[in-house]
Amino acid sequence: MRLCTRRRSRTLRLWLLIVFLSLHLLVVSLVLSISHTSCELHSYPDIQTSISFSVQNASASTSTMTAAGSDTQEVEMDITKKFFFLLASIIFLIKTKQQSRIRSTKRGFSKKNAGGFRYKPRGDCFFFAKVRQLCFLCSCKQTLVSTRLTGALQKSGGTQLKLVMSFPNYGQALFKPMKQERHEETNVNLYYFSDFERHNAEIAAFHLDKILGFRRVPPVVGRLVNVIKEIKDITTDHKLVTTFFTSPVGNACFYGQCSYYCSTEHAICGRPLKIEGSMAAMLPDLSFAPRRSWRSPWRRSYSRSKLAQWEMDSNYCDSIKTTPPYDRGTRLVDLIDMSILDFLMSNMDRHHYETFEKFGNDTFLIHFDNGRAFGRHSNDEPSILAPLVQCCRVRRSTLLRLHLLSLQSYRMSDVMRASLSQDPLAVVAPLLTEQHLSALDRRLETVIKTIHDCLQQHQHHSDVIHDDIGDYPGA
Ligand SMILES: Nc1ncnc2c1ncn2[C@@H]1O[C@H](COP(=O)(O)OP(=O)(O)OP(=O)(O)O)[C@@H](O)[C@H]1O
Ligand SMILES: [Mn+2]
Repeated sequence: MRLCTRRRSRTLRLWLLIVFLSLHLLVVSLVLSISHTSCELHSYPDIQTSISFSVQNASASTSTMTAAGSDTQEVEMDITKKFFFLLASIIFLIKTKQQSRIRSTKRGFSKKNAGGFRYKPRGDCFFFAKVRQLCFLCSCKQTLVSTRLTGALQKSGGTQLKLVMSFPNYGQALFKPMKQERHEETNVNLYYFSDFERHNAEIAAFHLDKILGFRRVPPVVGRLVNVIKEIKDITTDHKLVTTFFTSPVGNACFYGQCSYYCSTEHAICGRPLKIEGSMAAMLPDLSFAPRRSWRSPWRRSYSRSKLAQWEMDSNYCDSIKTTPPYDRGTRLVDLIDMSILDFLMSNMDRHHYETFEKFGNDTFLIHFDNGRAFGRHSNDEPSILAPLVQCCRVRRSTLLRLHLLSLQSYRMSDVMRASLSQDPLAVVAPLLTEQHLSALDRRLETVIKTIHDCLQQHQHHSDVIHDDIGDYPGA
C-alpha cells in the first residue's frame, strides 16, 4: 500500500516536472522571440539601408516608407499570439519580480543582451534599452490606451499639473491633461517658460522623434480620461480631491496644486466628464535604472531680461567642444540631433536632458518633456538651432533622414500626418493642425539649408559630417 502511494507520488512528481519543463521551454522561447523581434520591429530596422536605398533611388519602394513612417504603427497581434503573450507575461512577470528584487538590491540591471539591458516590467510596458535607443514591447501602447486605471497621484516637481496614473499590475504612466485647444496658438506675449504644456505636443513629439529615427522619447499615446471615475474616485491624494468642482455649465473640473496655472481660472475640465490627455510610459524606477540629469549647454536663461552665454558668444561652441562629455564620442552630435528635433517642433524649453547612468557617457539622450513644443506654427525660432549653427556638426544618419523627409514622396508633414492618425485621439480631431504640419516642412528646409551652409564654410565634409554610417558614399 505504502509502496503504491510512493510510486504514485513519484509518477505525479515526474509528470509535474515534465509539464513544468515543457512550459518553461515554451515560455523561454516565446519571451526570447518577443523580446528579440519587438526591438527589431519597433526600432527602425536597418535605418541606414533604408535611407541609402531611397536617397540613391528616389522612386524607392514602400520598404523605405516602413523605415520613415509606418513603423510607428503598432504590430497587431492575433488572438493566439495574444494568448501566448499573456501566458508568457504572467510567468515572466513572476520570474522577473523575483529577479528584479535581487537585482535592484545590487542597484544594477542585467546586461544579457549585447549592448543593452532589460527588463523592468511597468505594466505591460516591458522596457528594453539599448546603448543607442529606447525600446518597448508592442503591448505597451495598448496598456496606455485601454488598461483600467487604479490610481492617480500628482507628480511632484515640475511646474504644471501632471498625474502619475497606475495600472492594476503596478505599471505607471505620466498623464498630462489637455490645457489648450489644438488650433490655439501660444499668446505672443507669453515667455517660453510660462507657456502652457500641451498634451498633443507630447504625443506629436514622440511621433516626430521616431520619424527622425532617434527613438529617444518614451512612448506617448492619447487617452480620454474620466475626471471623476478615473481621477477623483481613485486618488489617495486628499489635497487633489479638494480642488474638484462642477463648472457653471456642469462640467467636472479640477485644478490640483502646482506653481503654474493650478487655479480655478485654469481648471482642467471634462466635457462633461471626459478629458483628453497624453499618457507617457514611465521609464524604470530610478532605483532600478538610475538616470543622470544634465543641464543643456544651450539652456535659455529663464529670465525676462538676461541672455544666456551662448546668445552672446559666437565662439561658444569652441569651448563646449573641449569640455567633457562633449569633447569625445557622440554627445555633441546627439545634442545637435535634439536641437534639430526641438527646432522642427519649436520647443524652447529644453533646459535639461537625461541619460542612463549604466551606459556612462557613450549613450543616447532621453528626450523627456516636450509639452511646450508645437505652440506656434506661424513663427520659427532660429535660436533653437544654435547648437547646429554654432558647431556645424551633424550625424550623417540624421542628415540622410532629413533629406529623405524632404523628398516629395516622403514629405515630413505627410509621414507625420499618417503616423499621428494612428493615435486614439485622432478620431476626436487631428493631433496637429495642417498649419503645424506645413510648418514642419518649412522648418525642415531651414535645417537642411543650415547644414549646407556649414558644408560651404568648411573645407572638408568630415569637419561637418559625423560619419556614423561609415561605408555610406557621399551625402
Ligand atoms: N516617461 C517618463 N518616465 C520616467 N520619468 C519621467 C517620464 N517623463 C518625465 N519624467 C521625469 O519627470 C520629470 C518631470 O517631467 P516633465 O519634465 O515632463 O514635467 P515638467 O512639469 O515639464 O517639468 P519642468 O517644469 O521641470 O520642465 C522629468 O524631468 C523626468 O525626470
Ligand atoms: Mn517642462
